[in-house]
Amino acid sequence: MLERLVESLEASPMTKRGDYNYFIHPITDGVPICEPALLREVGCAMVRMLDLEGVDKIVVAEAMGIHIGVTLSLMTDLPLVIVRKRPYGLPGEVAIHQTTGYSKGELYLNGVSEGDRVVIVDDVCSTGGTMRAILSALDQIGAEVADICVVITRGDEDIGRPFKTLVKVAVSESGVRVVDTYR
Ligand SMILES: O=P(O)(O)OC[C@H]1O[C@H](OP(=O)(O)OP(=O)(O)O)[C@H](O)[C@@H]1O
Ligand SMILES: Nc1nc2[nH]cnc2c(=O)[nH]1
Repeated sequence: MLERLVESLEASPMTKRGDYNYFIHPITDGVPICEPALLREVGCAMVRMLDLEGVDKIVVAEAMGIHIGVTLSLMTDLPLVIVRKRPYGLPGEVAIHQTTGYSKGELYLNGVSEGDRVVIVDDVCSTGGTMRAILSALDQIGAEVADICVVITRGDEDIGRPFKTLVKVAVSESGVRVVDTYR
């Protein structure tokens, strides 16, 4: 079921961001090219894994959650909320601080209201910093998180609640090894 994802991940070129071993892959970078069949494979697996009962919106983070969110939105007919790296100053906007393994920045959440039931999807969860920041913003608003699914987990991150992942990888300087696939 996840053959394309597994095969392409294990062929990922590696680079360094400081001390961080960063793999380069179509799903997590849009580079070098994202094949429709890979997106379909990821979208179908996510739709099967996610608990979408009573869900109002899909929440993703800019940038590399967007193509996954669009795929799911088109498959489920659920509206898409993109947590942006740029503020808009609209009423109710929530600013959140994001720390990843190699960067720090601000994220801005618009378009979710108190009582909304959402799912969060993203390309990768590494330190869990991005997911914790989004969960904190949704909590501040009073939205309910029905489920969370990421394509790739690369660490033993703790985001304070259970979440789902399509594959778990071990990353070293020499490359990516898929250690578990969840089907
Ligand atoms: O678990 P974490 O350590 O927080 O890492 C995961 C986050 O890192 C990447 O985003 P990044 O901030 O690099 O931005 P991008 O999507 O624009 O590449 C990725 O898309 C996740 O959102
Ligand atoms: N592309 C990519 N995105 C990431 N986000 C967090 N870790 C990584 C990584 O190793 N590669």
